[in-house]
Amino acid sequence: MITEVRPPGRDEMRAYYRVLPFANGLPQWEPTDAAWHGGPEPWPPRRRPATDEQLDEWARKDVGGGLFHPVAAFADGVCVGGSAMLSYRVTVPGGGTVGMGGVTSTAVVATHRRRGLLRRMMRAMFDAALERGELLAMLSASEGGIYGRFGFSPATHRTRWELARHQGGLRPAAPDPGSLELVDAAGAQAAWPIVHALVRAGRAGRAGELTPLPGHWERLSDEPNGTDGPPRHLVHRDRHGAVDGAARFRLPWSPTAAHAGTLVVEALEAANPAAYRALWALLLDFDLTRTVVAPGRPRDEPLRWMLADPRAMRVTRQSDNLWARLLDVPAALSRRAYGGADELVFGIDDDLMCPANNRTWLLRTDGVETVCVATDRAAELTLTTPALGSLYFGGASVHDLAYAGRATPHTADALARTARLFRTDTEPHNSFGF
Ligand SMILES: CC(=O)SCCNC(=O)CCNC(=O)[C@H](O)C(C)(C)COP(=O)(O)OP(=O)(O)OC[C@H]1O[C@@H](n2cnc3c(N)ncnc32)[C@H](O)[C@@H]1OP(=O)(O)O
Repeated sequence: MITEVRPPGRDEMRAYYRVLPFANGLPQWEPTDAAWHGGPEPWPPRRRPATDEQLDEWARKDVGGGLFHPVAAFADGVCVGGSAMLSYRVTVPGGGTVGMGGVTSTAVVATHRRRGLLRRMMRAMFDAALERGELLAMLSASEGGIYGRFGFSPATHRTRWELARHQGGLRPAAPDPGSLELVDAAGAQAAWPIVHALVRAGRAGRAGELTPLPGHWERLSDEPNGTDGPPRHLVHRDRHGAVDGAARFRLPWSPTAAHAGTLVVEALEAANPAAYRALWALLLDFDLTRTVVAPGRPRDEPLRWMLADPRAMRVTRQSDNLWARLLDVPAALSRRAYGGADELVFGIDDDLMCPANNRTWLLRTDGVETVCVATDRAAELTLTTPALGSLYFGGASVHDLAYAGRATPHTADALARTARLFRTDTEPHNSFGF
């Protein structure tokens, strides 16, 4: 059997999409994902295999913008595997952005699995991303056991919480000087890009947030989704009328009395505490509801500290969200900000996919300006490639990683200094994925 890994040609796109679970009606997400969902509908929704017309439409939309980079695996000329990278920019600690290749839509047909085709596609995508100047790769993992071997490790997380309406009272605060408005999809499409840009820039920039691809916000609609009902769009403006917050929520219809009166908050972002509080105040006390469910929230939700009863917010699930791996270690590390001035010498020796990273590196920073260069000095600690992916966005403890054998200190203060440099006060978070 002759196997080949390369980008599919335009005339091969139908065959390429056909191998992907979302196109052929197979299960496509972690089986327990229904646990995130607030409504009574089974989740993920059932899908039929896509028609040829749909596949052609996807190809027309995906290919051509220059941001979608598919790769396919062929066996004796037949497409048996596919994956793709999307060119994003992702916010890093300090508020800068770096080019990132987002791995998505990955599958190898059942008859050709465990022969190294994914590994070859991954290597081809890493090489192409480096050529495009993308310094890291990220993905959301269908199963937790697959991607560590390629250097990926959890970098952002998501939390699902629930709150009973009668317990959702907020601590007293000054009246909101701004205003709230329920808008239609067109209003939401105008507001969200503003809010998202403000959030990415605010509080020194929320690490982990992605730059939306063209057409991203146009997908906001007023269309109902089965018994989940239509999305409702809420916009907050400051005292001068400038948009500074937005939320999207649903009021799913329920066939059972137990689930009736649930309000599901699909998205909520605000550029300042007043807008954040005003949006939540309305959603936590919505007439004719009993429970608020928020499925994709940051681990460090400030709302907890605004509640009169902080225990009222019941976390029902936490999970990794985006996984990261650095493709170009020195370039990626010199783009983020750090928690102080220091010099740290660390080694990497396990990167089989990007071997240029296997060096001893000197990271020298004044907290904002940073250089990272190869050095002959002795390493103060050794990091595994996945550990560096988790540390990069500031949301992981290097002490925990050392405890788990993923970071090895060689000097007494190496872990404490690494923690001071890398850890951020605000948790990295991405409000949408890919
Ligand atoms: C980012 C995303 O797109 S997430 C979506 C991922 N896709 C899916 O889950 C769809 C269903 N699964 C599949 O299509 C395939 O099993 C894939 C794509 C996950 C793996 O493709 P394969 O060609 O079998 O992988 P490949 O043979 O290159 O395996 C490389 C290594 O990963 C391991 N591996 C592959 N899949 C899995 C898995 N599901 N669980 C644990 N280990 C795995 C292999 O054992 C191998 O390990 P080794 O290098 O230590 O020998």
